[in-house]
Formats: sequence, structure tokens, C-alpha cells
Amino acid sequence: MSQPKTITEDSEQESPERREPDVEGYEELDRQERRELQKRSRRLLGDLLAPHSKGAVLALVLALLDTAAEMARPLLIAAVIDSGIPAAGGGDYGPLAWYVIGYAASSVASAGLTYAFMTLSGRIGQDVLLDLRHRLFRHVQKLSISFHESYRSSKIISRLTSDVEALSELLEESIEGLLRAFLSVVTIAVLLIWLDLPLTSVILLTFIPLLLVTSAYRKRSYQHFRRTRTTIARVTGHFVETMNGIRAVQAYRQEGTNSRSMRERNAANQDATVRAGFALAHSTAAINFIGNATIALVLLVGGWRIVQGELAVGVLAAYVLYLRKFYDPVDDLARFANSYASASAALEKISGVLAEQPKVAHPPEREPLRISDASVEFRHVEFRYPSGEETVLPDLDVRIPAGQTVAMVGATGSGKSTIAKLLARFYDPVSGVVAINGVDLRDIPETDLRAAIAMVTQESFLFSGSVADNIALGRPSASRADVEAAAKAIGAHEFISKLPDGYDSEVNKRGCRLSAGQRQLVALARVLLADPAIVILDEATSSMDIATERTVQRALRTVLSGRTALIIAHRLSTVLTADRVLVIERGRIVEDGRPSDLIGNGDQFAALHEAWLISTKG
Ligand SMILES: Nc1ncnc2c1ncn2[C@@H]1O[C@H](COP(=O)(O)OP(=O)(O)OP(=O)(O)O)[C@@H](O)[C@H]1O
Repeated sequence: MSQPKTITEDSEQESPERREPDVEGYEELDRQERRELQKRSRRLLGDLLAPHSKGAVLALVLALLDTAAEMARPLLIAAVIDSGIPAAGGGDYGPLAWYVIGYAASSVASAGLTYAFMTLSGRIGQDVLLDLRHRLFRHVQKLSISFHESYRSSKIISRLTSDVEALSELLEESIEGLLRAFLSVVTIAVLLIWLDLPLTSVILLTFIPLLLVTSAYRKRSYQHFRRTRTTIARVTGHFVETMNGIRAVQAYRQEGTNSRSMRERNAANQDATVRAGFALAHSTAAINFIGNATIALVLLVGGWRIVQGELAVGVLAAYVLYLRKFYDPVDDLARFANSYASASAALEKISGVLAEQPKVAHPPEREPLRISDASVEFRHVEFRYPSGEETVLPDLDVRIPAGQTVAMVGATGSGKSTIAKLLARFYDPVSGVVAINGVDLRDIPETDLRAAIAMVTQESFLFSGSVADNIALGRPSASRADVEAAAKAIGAHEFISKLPDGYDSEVNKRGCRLSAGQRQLVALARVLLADPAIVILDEATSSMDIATERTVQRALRTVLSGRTALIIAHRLSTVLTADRVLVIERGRIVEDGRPSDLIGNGDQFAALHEAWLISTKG
């Protein structure tokens, strides 16, 4: 039996899944593709860090000084044991005092340098993240509708939240750890050789198991951490989609199915995280064990050499102290590998989104072109969606004179919304031309095109903010008087005045939820204020009471008067007031004429009209 599909808003609307730009199926990529992906991520990281190169150099210098101060201390301890104490025994307290002062000075320097390094590197990390968040948001907003139709919003949320978070861990903690660990390991290795070469050769033997453990761990952790990223993105994705489609979820009683599916995703994430934790536990335990066993070996060999008179006690003490310091950074390096695995998987995804280019290229801005009295033309337009195989519009050829209101009707999937999307230039045709006043849309700068066309969608989208803000969106420079005048002209003033805070009422606040009809009125007032030459209207299908329906119809007439309008019509009253009706069937215009003429000729529209009449009477 097939698994029931979980209902979410996105899964209802989702278009066929295309190959991801961020490639979640990393394992399926060949080497060349992986290399390309890594190169792209590194380029992005380099790009993000470039403006901070001076700060990074300063941070490096601070870390170097801090390491030097820290490394001096075991040497000072050796000096205290081997020369300070014996000298003090002989009555000369000078050397002991100087060594102790040196130790205290190095501790003070370490405190200051650690503070300076951490604040500076933290600042750089935060600046980089801020820049990345801005870039991502700006970029995603500009991408074509075709991108948004195939890349679910929940995925974008994952990019902006958990992926940026993974990078933040790398920048804030791990790079700092890596730098210190690297400097410590190198300095200690040199110091160990300098202190006592024979003892160091004993230690070199223990490097073999150490290298084996860390390299095995790195390989395993890379896979586990990559999986934690993918699985957490699925958890976020499912959560966002469920919340977006919560009405459908509840209406179809999908809570149980969705919860099960959420549990599975959470379990997959838990599994990946636990496995990553196991791998870390293995390697930490192994590194600690190797470290302690090495110290035991050093004590044995060192003790024997002290007895032989070949080594001083203080040197052995310093040696053991360095050795302890040596294994901590090795462990830090292994931890860095974790963050790096997470962050590079995240970077690959983020850089994938940033590498996406808007599919519709706009010509450069010139002198503002005020488009009024716009005629619209589709000249032999052929269109197929980038993600689809079927030709949706085979050869659309129609001209709409300026000021005409055209209603499109037709079965679901016949291509009405697609025609509207082409006029708004969400997509470009495969062949043929869409033109306004004879000018190809591809030659009209974006600002002019957006100023010329207003689109009212079925759901009449309202943004967070006051009712006045939502109307003023049509013309941000509009005064409160302009906003009220537009609302009055539309017939929305009455209901807005009755809201708790009038025009200042927050649209998304509890107790101020607007009905579908009221939302449409606000959206229409916004269009009136924007004063575009062309209106594209996807008429709402939701039912309204007769009074509201009348007000909306009146508002529509006000908005459409003197403008060119293309309406995806769902209401008989709208169709009947249109100047012209286009009946669309499989992307072709099969009837075209005045509503009254089409009713008379007994074809499809006449039948549709008849059905409408019956349904309204019933
Ligand atoms: N983003 C998309 N990607 C791929 N194919 C799409 C996409 N949007 C629509 N289609 C396909 O294009 C065809 C026309 O769809 P369109 O939405 O234009 O029809 P419509 O007449 O507006 O339908 P409705 O009245 O149901 O809104 C359908 O076969 C649909 O499956």
C-alpha cells in the first residue's frame, strides 16, 4: 500500500521537482561536480571574508602573541625547578623572583590578548553573517517567479536559518579554535624537539595511531554532519509547509499523518546527530587514551634518563605540560572537522541559491517611461514552463486595445493564469512576443513595467502593517488624504472607519482579520492609488454575501474604468460587464467576442453562461 501523502499547502501546489541547484543528493554527484560545488562554496567564503582581511590579519597576530605567551609558561616552570629553586637554596632569590614575575606577566598578557582576539574575531564573524543574510534575502527577492515556483519557501527558510547558523558556528567558534590549535600544535612540536630530541622520537611513534584515528574520524564525521544538515532542513521544511497549509491539514484531518511524517523526519535527524556524536565520542576517547599513554611512556623513558643524569627534572616537567597541551588542540582539530563538514554542506546550499540568476533579464533603466493608454499584444506566443514538458500555449495571437476589459474563461488548466503571468513578465515566451503599445516587454525597464501593471491575486495579499500602509503600497509617496480618497472611491472607507483603529488598524492583528471581500477592497484601493495603465485580475472564487459582492463589483468598475484589463474571471457578473470575452481551451482562444454576442451563438460560452445562470438561481 502506498504511503498516504501528507497535506501541506506547498505539496498541493508544488511543481515537478527539478534538479536542485544546491544538490541535496551529494552522494550521487561525480567527482567533477563535487569539486565544482566545493569551489563555488570556497569562492563565496573568500568573497565574504575579503572585506575583513585587515581585521583577520590583526586577529592572526593577536593569536600568535597569545600562543607565544602561553607557550612561555611551561618553560618558566622548568626554569623555576631547574635553576630558580636551586639558586634560592643557595641564598640567591633573584632568578626565582624574575621567573615568577615573568610567569605572572605572561598570564596578564594572555588574558588581554585572549580578550582582544575573541572580541575581534567575534565581530568579524558577525559582520560576515550579517552580510550573508542580507545578500541571501536581497537575492532571493529578486529571483524570478519561476525559481519560487519550483524552490519551496520552506527551503529558503532553511537556507536563511539553519544553514546560516551552521556557518556561524564555524566562524565564531571553530575557526578561532582551529587557529589556536594549529599554532599550538606547531609551536609545541618545535618546543618538544628543542627540549629533548630522544624523548620526542619516542612520541613520534604514537603519532601513527593518532593520525589513523583522526583521519578515520574526519571521513566518517563528514558524512554524518552532512546528513544532519539535510535532515534538519527536512524537519524545518515540513514544519513550515504544515503551518502554511494548516487549514487544509485540519480540514482533511491530516494531523496524524503529518505528525507521523514529522516524527520520521525528526528521527532521521536524531539518528544522524547521534551517529555524529558517537563518532566524536570514539575519536575523543581514542585521542585522550593515546595522549595519556604517551605521557606514561614519557614518564618512564624520561624518569630513566633523569636517573642516568641525561635529563633535568624541570625539563621533564615542562615536557609533560607541553604534551598535555598538545593533545587538547588535536582534539580541537577533530572538532573543527565537524563544524567544517556542517558548514561546507550549508555553504554549498547557500552558494547554490546565490548562483541562481533571474530568468527574465531586464534592460537597463533609462529615462522613466510613463506608460498610459496601453494596448496589449500577444504575437504568436508559444510557451512551455521551464520545469514542464508540455506546451501550455501553442500559438497565442491576440490584441487588446487600450482601455478594453477582457475576461478570460475556460476549464481549469486551460492556460488563463499562464497568459496573465506572461503579461506580468514572470516568464518570457519560448517564441513570439508579448508587447505593450507595440514594445516588446523584454525592452521595457523593470521599474516602468511594474509601474504600468498592477496585479490583483485571488487571495489579495496583505502585508503586516496597518490598513493605510497596505493601501499606500500602491504609491509609497501617497499622503493619508490620498489613501482615504482611494478608499472612498472604492467604497472601502465605511468598513475601514469602523475598525478598532480605523486606517491604523493592523491587518494581521487578532480581532481585526478582514473578510475576503474586505481584503479585495483594500487590494483594489491599492491599485487605484498606484494608477497603472494595465490591471491583471485573478478574481477571487470565495463566496461573498450579496451586499459585499455588489460593493466589490462597483469597486472593480471604478478601478477598471479607463484602463486595459485582463481578468481571469470566475463570476458571471464580472464576465457580463467585460467588453470582451476570450474562451481559452488548451492554450488556444476558441471564442472571442462581446459577451452578448457569444451568448447568442450557442457555443461554449453560451453553455457556460447557461450553467452559471442555473447555479445562481439554484
Ligand atoms: N509553474 C508551473 N510549472 C509547470 N507547469 C505549470 C506551472 N503552472 C501551471 N502549469 C501547467 O500549465 C497549464 C496551464 O495552467 P494555468 O494555471 O495557466 O491554467 P488556468 O487556466 O489558469 O487554470 P485554473 O483556472 O485552474 O487556475 C496546466 O497544465 C498546468 O499544469
